[in-house]
Amino acid sequence: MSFFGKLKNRLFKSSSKLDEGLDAIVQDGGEEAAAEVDVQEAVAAIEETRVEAAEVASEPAPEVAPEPEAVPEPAKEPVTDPAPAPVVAPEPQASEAEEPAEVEAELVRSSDPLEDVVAASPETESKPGLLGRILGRGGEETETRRVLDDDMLESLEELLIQSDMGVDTALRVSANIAEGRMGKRLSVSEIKALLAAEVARIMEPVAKPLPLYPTKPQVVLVVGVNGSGKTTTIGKLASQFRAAGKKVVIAAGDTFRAAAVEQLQVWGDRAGVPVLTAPEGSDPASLAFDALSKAQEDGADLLMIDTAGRLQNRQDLMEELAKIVRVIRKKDPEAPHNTLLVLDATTGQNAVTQVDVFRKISDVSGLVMTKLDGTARGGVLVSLADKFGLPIHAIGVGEQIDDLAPFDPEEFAAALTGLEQS
Ligand SMILES: Nc1nc2c(ncn2[C@@H]2O[C@H](COP(=O)(O)OP(=O)(O)OP(=O)(O)O)[C@@H](O)[C@H]2O)c(=O)[nH]1
Repeated sequence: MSFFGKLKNRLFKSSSKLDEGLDAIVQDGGEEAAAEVDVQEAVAAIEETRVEAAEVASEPAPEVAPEPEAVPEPAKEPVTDPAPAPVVAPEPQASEAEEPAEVEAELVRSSDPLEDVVAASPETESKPGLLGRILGRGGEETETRRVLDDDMLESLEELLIQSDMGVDTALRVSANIAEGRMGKRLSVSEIKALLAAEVARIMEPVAKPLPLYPTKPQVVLVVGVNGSGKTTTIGKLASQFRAAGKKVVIAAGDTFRAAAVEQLQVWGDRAGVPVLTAPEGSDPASLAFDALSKAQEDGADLLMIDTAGRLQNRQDLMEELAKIVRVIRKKDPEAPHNTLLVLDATTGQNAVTQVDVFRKISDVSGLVMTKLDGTARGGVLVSLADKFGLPIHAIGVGEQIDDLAPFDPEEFAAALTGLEQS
């Protein structure tokens, strides 16, 4: 099964919620009618603005930090269970001195895990978009269609709010769908296509792989509330970076809970990556300092530091994170190079609050959204992208080591809205 198919299956709860809602809206007062809106044209127009946005986003950043390096070629085979679509890490990319500092680690996947894992080109706009391909099949002429009026628009807004898109985003998306289409008859599949195109447009600017720097070791601080999936995500990322030829070290910085350390050790073993630990209750900043020293001595490429997630004691957590940063900066003034916030999609709009809070207590540079499989709350990603514009580096779609996917806005939008691919 293609990766899109898997993602769609895993986002089934989100898409079926939208599906059922849209069905109910259109059936309510709808009747068999021919198409009145050229959805292909509308989606093509939205895609065009997306491509423009993507081009602007991919322009080199002006400020120059460390120089980029050539990133090793991804492993040709997944390290573990070959069945799931693998997300492998960095894309090989030669550098030139005057190129921007940052090399984006292209988290790529194979549509068929048995095929070679081919690094995706960042210029995704050069191939026809997924939505375009889906719509290119030609639609059914007569479907149940309902005239788009204020009542229907309101129902659509409500449905999107219920899907965790957040009020502001839901209103904006509905308004964009309605623009120029009031009084026209729309079918469920037409609304889905327009919705998917709008979602993809919002998500495009935030779909950015974890940036890789030539700095060795690159320090990645991982933050998030307890249970959000930090440990699992660190394990998955470690496995993928290792598969791409990177030397990785993990620091078990949640010294407050022995179980958290043990769990991280299990993930480290799975990924084949060393995990540095300290006794329960010891100072996480001191562990982080030792881990950075070790990573430097060993010539590691990446150091991932797990942290505690006790948000209920926000002041303590803030001080703990600030101390970790202060202490590791004694060894590397630029560290941490990334601060990843791990969020649990099943918490819906609560994830928005978490971003707000963690941005206040740490310098969040990007997001990983976990547990998108089996939740009906996938819409929260749209809300996060629209509200904060923080990069979404990857999405967690299961509990296995390979269940971390790069974030692809079109696939996500199509899966979220339940668009059918032939
Ligand atoms: N279905 C699903 N489960 C996930 C995913 N990511 C993590 N989990 C599960 O979520 C639970 C919590 O994950 P952890 O990685 O332990 O979360 P944590 O943030 O480290 O939590 P603490 O150790 O309590 O700080 C575990 O049961 C994981 O298996 C995902 O993408 N999908």
